[in-house]
Amino acid sequence: MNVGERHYRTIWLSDDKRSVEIIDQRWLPHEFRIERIGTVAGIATAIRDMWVRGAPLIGVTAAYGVAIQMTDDPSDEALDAVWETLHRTRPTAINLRWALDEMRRFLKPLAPEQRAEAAYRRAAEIADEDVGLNRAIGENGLAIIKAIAARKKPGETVNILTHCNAGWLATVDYGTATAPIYLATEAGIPVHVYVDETRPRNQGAQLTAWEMAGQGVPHTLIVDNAGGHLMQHGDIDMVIVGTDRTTANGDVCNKIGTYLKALAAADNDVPFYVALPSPTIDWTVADGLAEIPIEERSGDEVSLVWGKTADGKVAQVRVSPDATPAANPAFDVTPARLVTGLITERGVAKASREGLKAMFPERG
Ligand SMILES: CSC[C@H]1O[C@H](OP(=O)(O)O)[C@H](O)[C@@H]1O
Repeated sequence: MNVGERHYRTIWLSDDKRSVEIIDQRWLPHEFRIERIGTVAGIATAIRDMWVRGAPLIGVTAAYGVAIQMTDDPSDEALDAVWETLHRTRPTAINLRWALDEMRRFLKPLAPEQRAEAAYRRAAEIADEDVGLNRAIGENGLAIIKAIAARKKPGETVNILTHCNAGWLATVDYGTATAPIYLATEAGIPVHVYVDETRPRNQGAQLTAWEMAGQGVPHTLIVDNAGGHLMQHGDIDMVIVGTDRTTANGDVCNKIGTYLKALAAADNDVPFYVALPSPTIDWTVADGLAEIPIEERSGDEVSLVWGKTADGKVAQVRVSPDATPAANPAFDVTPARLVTGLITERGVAKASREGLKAMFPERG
């Protein structure tokens, strides 16, 4: 998307045609920093420490990590080793495993001397594919927003709640949950977005709010606990979120707090949509609650908060007593029964095994 007058993706190949450059999201919205990464260890750190985050972007970053490894050592052993190194950086987003599996599938049959060039080519294709998938998700989600707008008085605003950041910063471009919002804004449909701050890392307050402001989308930041209240008072027309892993049965694993929004939406008859590209579907898993590994991150992310001080410095402050332990499960699972529809690149699927098989019959 555009940052000021210049178009950016979240990740791109450096001029040296070996390393990649990324937007280091840890510093947004206060500083826009670009980092160049040229080693597998650097790629692993960037994923694990959330310089880059968001399921699709994690996958693309890992794909480039494999390409960097093939430049250093294109052997089968090195290909397996980089798979292991990057796979263990974050356990929940399935796009990471999907991208690593795809790169290994694509490279294994090739002679080692062909692998580096082929790896960069395939990583670039995966990045371009992500952009295309998200555009298509945007078109399919736009139809839902248009239908909601048609039921309101002419010119009345469509109020959308989103949780965490499933925006262009979570992907290569456009985002998943934000793609329909961006297309609706471009189409002149009056939309307004309630942005969940999304504790503890505040991806909403720091990233989604920055995205909305940058793209001129009217938005209001709210605390995570306000969404149910707004739904009870008829202030939310739809919820749209992203996902890190959706099961073959339609269970949705997403940022912690998503489940609570789905419960409030169900209790108030607010449609609850999940936007996802098909690489985010884990066809090997049925029961999300029982089978999806939930990342436990450091309790320091709960106890310490990043912000900008009065003199403009970005700093961390402690919000709890020094000795207070903190738990930090990073994701939760929303059962399919609470999901109105899955907005995929092919259309809106029912959140069920039948619904997904109908949309992706080749996965039967
Ligand atoms: C389009 S995937 C976005 C998804 O990823 C986020 O998690 P994290 O910031 O920890 O990588 C969050 O669950 C978003 O919905």
